[in-house]
Amino acid sequence: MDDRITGALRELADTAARTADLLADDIARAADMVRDTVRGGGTLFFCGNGGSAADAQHMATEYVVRYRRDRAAYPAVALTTDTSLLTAAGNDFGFDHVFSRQVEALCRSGDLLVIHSTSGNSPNVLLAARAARAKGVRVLAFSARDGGALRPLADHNVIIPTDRTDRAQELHLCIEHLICDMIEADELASRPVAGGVA
Ligand SMILES: O=C(CO)[C@@H](O)[C@H](O)[C@H](O)[C@H](O)COP(=O)(O)O
Ligand SMILES: [Zn+2]
Repeated sequence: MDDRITGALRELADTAARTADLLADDIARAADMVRDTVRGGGTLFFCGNGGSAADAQHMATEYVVRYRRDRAAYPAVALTTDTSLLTAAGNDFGFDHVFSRQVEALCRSGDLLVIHSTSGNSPNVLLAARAARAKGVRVLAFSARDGGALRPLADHNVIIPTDRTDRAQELHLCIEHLICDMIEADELASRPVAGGVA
């Protein structure tokens, strides 16, 4: 047997167990922020780089389309997908501005900006958080290590207890799926005939 396989899976399980022990309340509060946004008619905006850009697209799709249940569509947008916009903002203003320009254009009070950054130090997500704060838009940050420079810019942080970028991403997605599952279940319980295909 290749020890790398069991080692990697056990390490992920250990990180998940520490996350469960340390962050259950933080995750519940993050779910409250998402639920408040959906119930208040706000839009969920997601951003991040690399694997976290994939997380942003993945989760926005989950909320708009479906996760585990057929139900009404929830407004959600990934700020990582429009190559015309990303290249123009990057080319004209610089890559640090690719998310903040969209926050300036699209986000409104009552919306929620969800940022995924394992370092918490990527300049473009820091500028996005600052742009959101300037517009009175709440910021929910998923990060790791010490939360980075993003930590004080966010209204709430979920900081995975690991120094590994990959493990942090894996737990971010696991927690985001969990939150989406909670929102779907709660919304269907409170609004069982909410429209759409539900
Ligand atoms: O997916 C991975 C590594 O697992 C990479 O693409 C990773 O997301 C990139 O290096 C990002 O640029 C890292 O940014 P951040 O998480 O520190 O904000
Ligand atoms: Zn998914």
